[in-house]
Amino acid sequence: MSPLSKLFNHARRYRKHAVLASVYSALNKFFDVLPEILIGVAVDVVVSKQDSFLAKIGIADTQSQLIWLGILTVLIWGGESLFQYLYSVAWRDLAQNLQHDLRKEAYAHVQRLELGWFENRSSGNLLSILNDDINQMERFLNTGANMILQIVCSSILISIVFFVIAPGIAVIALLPVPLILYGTFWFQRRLAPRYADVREAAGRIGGRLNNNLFGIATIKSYTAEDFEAAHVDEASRAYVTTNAAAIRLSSAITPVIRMAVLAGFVVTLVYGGYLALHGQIAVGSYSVLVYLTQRLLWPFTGLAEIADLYQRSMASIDRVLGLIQTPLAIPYEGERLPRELVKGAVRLEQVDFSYDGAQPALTGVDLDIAPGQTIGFVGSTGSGKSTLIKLLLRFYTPKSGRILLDGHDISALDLQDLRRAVGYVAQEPFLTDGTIADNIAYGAPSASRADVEAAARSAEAHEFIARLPLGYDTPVGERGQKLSGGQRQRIALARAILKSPPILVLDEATSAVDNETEAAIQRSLARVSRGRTTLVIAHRLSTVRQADIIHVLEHGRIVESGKHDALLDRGGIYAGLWRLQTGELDTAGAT
Ligand SMILES: Nc1ncnc2c1ncn2[C@@H]1O[C@H](COP(=O)(O)OP(=O)(O)OP(=O)(O)O)[C@@H](O)[C@H]1O
Repeated sequence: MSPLSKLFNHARRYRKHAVLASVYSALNKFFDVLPEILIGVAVDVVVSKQDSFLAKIGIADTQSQLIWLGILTVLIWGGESLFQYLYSVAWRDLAQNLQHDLRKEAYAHVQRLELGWFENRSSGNLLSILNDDINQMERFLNTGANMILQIVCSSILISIVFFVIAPGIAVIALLPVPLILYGTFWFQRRLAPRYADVREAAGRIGGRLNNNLFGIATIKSYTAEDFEAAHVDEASRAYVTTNAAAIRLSSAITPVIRMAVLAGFVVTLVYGGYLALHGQIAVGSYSVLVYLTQRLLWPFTGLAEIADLYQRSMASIDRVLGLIQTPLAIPYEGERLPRELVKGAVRLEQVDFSYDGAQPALTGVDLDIAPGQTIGFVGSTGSGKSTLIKLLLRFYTPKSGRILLDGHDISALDLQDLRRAVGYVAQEPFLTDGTIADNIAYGAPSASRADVEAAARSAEAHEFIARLPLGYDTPVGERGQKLSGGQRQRIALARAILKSPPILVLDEATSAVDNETEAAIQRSLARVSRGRTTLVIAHRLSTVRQADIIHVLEHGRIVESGKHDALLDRGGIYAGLWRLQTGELDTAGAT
């Protein structure tokens, strides 16, 4: 299926709109062709006088013939202008609505794609699809669709007039048309892959720019400005090179078509002149024919521009529709489980998982967490703690084994119901570009200022917020970059507390705050976590000391489990870590 038919298929609801716009384009072309015929009629009036075409249809007086010519001219030009206005508005409206719909739809779909999909793509490239490519399509619909239609209409209309006046010349004048069309398609087919490359190159520039702007502080601190500028230069140069290949080809179309047009025009001029000289066609008809050949064939030179615009847009439409049609690996729909009914029992049965299919991230994990329990997860970096949480949120699907929430296999649950039941504070929390209050109430727009403040107090964030000149209305900047790491963490924690979920998940949620603040957060968390299942990942063991059970992970396996004291008594990995963190080892080593 060509990208254009895919687009029409996709935009079925705009069919009526497209038909109307096409009708306006056709009518505009109809009125546009008529003045040439009027020229013929005018010549006919002054040359043939009482024997003219107008005299034959009842306007005998030459004076009246001229007045009628004037009236007709005004009407025709009026009609042409009216339909030009109408088609222009209709096509642009269509382009606007369609690009809006496509952007909306593409973004909504992208949001639903699973995390693993994003990890294998550059977000800059995605941005370029959602923005640039959709704009390309708009450009084509704004002008290109009308141009194609008008060439078709004018060819048909002018051919009809031609055949009526001088069928012999018509055949000759039309001879170059198949050649022109074949030539255009030939070029166009070769343009398609070049424009696909151009769009890829544009995506790579987007990726590079996005990456660099995101890491601007690192670029500066490593004085890598020149290095990164060279990277952008390279990506931009690749875009220029791929574009140049397309431009060279598309620029060749017009000269080739012009030669074909020239052949048709010369034949009409010479052969038509010969017929007029020998009285086989009237002088008026001859002048109309010469004008019409020009009008018939000349627009074909515009095909180059159209083919170019068309191929550029089709490459873009392919990318946009490709995005929209990407299947979801993790479906959203499933068995409903309203949050109010969730008790918070979590069970993992022999869960295996690997990100790349080769290196295992979790192996044979079994967990049985009763509602309301507080569970700690510790272990060396890369041991699989965050992965466990990501599987619980169904960001990824286990390779084998099951995860159950209140006895329901989460793979069968409605994805949003599952995630509504979990308050998740990620290791590197994301703050959105709004105020502190907006961020705490993220996902809970109906929360009152009092709710926001109470959550902030529980997260030990109220004090620092109250000290800011704008308090809760302080803008946090893009990704919260105007706040410190510890402040961002506390806002993210307040956000999860405000959500008041049956399951609270804290992945290193207090790693960036000082010991004193952490101790205060611990005290309020003890209150907040009452009555809800709380899963806490921490490197600082004091964070999980009070947990009902602590699991120690190593290389994706749970290697120790138990309460703090029991684990210390056991004298295993946990006990070793504890000694290291509390300085007992140093003391022991010193003595
Ligand atoms: N998106 C990913 N794609 C591929 N591999 C990943 C991905 N995320 C994590 N890993 C790998 O999976 C393993 C477990 O990572 P995970 O983030 O679960 O560790 P962690 O115990 O939370 O570590 P940390 O304490 O450093 O946060 C690591 O080896 C890591 O490199």
